[in-house]
Amino acid sequence: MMANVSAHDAPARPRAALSARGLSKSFGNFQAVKDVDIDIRHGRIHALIGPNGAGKSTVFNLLTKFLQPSAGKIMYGETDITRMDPAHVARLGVARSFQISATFGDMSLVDNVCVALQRPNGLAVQFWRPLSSLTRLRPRAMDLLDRVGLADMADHRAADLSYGRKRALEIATTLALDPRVLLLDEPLAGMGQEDVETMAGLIADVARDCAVLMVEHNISVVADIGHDITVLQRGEILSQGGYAKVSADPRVREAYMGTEDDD
Ligand SMILES: Nc1ncnc2c1ncn2[C@@H]1O[C@H](COP(=O)(O)OP(=O)(O)OP(=O)(O)O)[C@@H](O)[C@H]1O
Repeated sequence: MMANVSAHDAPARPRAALSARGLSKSFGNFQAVKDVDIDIRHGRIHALIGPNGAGKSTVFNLLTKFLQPSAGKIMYGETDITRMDPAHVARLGVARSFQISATFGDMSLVDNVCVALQRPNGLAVQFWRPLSSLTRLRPRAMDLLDRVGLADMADHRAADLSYGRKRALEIATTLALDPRVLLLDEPLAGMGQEDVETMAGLIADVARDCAVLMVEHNISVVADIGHDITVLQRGEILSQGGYAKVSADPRVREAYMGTEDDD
């Protein structure tokens, strides 16, 4: 029987591209993440927020398999990835943003993206391939640079970029993996207001063709571009839903402000 879903509702609740159930992680006797359920959906930005030490990075690392869960299940579409290694998961289409240190400062922007395009799984660079063999990748690399607003700087050295532009380059190198799920760990950290706005626009654009999870402290950006929000506190889900719902939740207000009555 067909479900009674309107045309408007259908794209708003696509099936989860990446989901976890009962996700838990202990370090020795300390339980850093407890029983987390999360669904990251195609075409939507899922923001993972919470006070310092809430467990956001641990969840991020569990979902990308850089950490093994103590309990729970992680599904990538119909595939159980709970016990897969990070390289395998990356090959399937789950990409995490790379740190700036992973870009090659002496190389041009376009060569950085070409190198990313020939990575088999986003984790290893094949240094034995001569740079000249990357030339055929240049048109695709230019498209990616254009997408992140860096096409006019394609031949500049990566090391000469401003901080905000390095992060945009990092997004281009991550998009080179053609991910179906993109996980971003504090993509706006350390940026000035102008770069924050550019990057927020870029993330919103990227999310039109994939599922995005971002760990983020900048609540006004989360309010602007986040479709689904999970608030963690002491490793557990405190609240989950759209911004209007979670921001009105007295427990969230208390966690962030120390008192329910503050504005
Ligand atoms: N490898 C580890 N060994 C022991 N404890 C850890 C380890 N990694 C994280 N923790 C602890 O787990 C808890 C959650 O840490 P996590 O880094 O996930 O929090 P977070 O929400 O990302 O914090 P922040 O916003 O400060 O980055 C913290 O109490 C932290 O000290």
